[in-house]
Amino acid sequence: MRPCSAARLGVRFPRSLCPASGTPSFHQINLAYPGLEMVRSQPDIFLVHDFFSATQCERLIRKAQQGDAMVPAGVFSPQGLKRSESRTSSQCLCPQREVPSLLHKVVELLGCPSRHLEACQIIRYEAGQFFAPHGDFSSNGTRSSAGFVDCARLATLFVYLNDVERGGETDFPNAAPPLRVTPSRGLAVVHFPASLDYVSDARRTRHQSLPAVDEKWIFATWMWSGPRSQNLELLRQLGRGYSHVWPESYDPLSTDVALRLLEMLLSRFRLQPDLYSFNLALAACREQWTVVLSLLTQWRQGLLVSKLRPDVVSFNTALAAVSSSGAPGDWTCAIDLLETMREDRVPPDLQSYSRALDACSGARRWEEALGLVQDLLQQKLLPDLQTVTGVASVCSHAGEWQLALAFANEQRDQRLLPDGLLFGTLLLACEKGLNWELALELLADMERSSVPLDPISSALAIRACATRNSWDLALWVLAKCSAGGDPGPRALLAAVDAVEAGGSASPELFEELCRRAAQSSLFS
Ligand SMILES: O=C(O)CCC(=O)C(=O)O
Ligand SMILES: [Fe+2]
Repeated sequence: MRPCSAARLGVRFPRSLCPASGTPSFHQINLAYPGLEMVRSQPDIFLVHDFFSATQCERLIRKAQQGDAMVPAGVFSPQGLKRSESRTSSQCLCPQREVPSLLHKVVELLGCPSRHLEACQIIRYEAGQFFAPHGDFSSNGTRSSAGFVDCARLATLFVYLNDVERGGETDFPNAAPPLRVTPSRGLAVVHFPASLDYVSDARRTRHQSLPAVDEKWIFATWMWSGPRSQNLELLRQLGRGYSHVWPESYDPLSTDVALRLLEMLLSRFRLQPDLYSFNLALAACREQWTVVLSLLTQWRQGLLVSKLRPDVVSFNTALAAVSSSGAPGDWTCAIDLLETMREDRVPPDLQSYSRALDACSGARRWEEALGLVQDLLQQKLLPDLQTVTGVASVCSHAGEWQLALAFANEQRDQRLLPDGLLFGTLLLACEKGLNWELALELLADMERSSVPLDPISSALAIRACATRNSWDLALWVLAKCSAGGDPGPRALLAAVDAVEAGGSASPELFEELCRRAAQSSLFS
């Protein structure tokens, strides 16, 4: 770390003016944070390069790009959103519980409990958008719409999520000398809008985001002097429609509640406070993924028990709870949990990857899932049948159908016996790759391996063969699938599609197929 002001190197000042110099004291962040660099003093401004990794930054951007998450900056009123004139960017919330490993970094750097942090935001500036000069101070005595009562904002942290070549610098014109920070991916900036006695330092810390030329993304949060209120009714009143006060945007259990819950679970099941029992207690809450996550997060931070640390079973319980929740953001959370495991030196195992893959597949985040597959392959873990099927499915959906087939072949060389589900997934890969020849080979392979064609793999086989663009092959496969009786409505509908797309079949044949499909649907 570079040299810094006496106030920061020396004693921690009480919440009053420093008697010697008359300068107010500010919140003290963790000066031992790796890579911390003090670039200005009075007002103090810190940077941390690579605070978030490239993949974390990219993931946050992709998360924000999902659906219509981004909302223009503005003020809510009974008439709706009134756009802000001083800030023209858009933002979305990034709930704390969906990014436990990032939150951990923020808490470590700022040296504060997560309950002192305002809901994290992901902010985008498109060409021409800006944030006019302002201070981040939010005053004492007020009831902030962010859910803090009688508190002040003491620290601001933002992290640039992408490299920006032109425009979008953060400008601190009153710093001595003035400072202009060029956004670069993963770079964190920390400054202090108010002193510990709640006096605004808006003049010295005045800053702006210069108009963007290239697109700019940041992640931002603000640290307050006290914890966010836990009074739900009050939060809803204060929030006036802003979602950033909703409990869903935060870690849902306070430490007190988490401790009480844990004690209750341990006594209910007559368990000792050891690792095994803690894991059983977590598993007992698995239907409530936010509870599991909250317990795990607090356990990791040493708030629930000092000596025991979560192990791979604990993390896998959380991953299973998250991936079976189907909640929005579950995939972000699952990938984040894997990162947390690595940070805590708890290497993810096959089950960890499998659950995270489930979460990404469920959310149709194929690119992220493919990234996990690549990690998994590097770990040289010997996958089981379920994981191989999951991987093949991800590869097919992510457009890497050759990889799906090659990977499954490799695993067969390791004596893995495929079942109908894996064959079905590989047939899907053939369909995606428009490779009907390979689909026929797989069908022959299924026969040799005595794996019966179930209704789903029958439909997939027909669809894969229909990519030849002539219906005769699809009908030949249909006949094969019908050998054991009704092939099921999906297979018949796939054949109807193939015949319709192929064009030249007789109307009688087409009608006959439609009739069979309707009948099969009726009885299935
Ligand atoms: O986007 C930036 O560079 C600064 C953002 C900022 O000042 C804020 O969010 O309060
Ligand atoms: Fe600001």
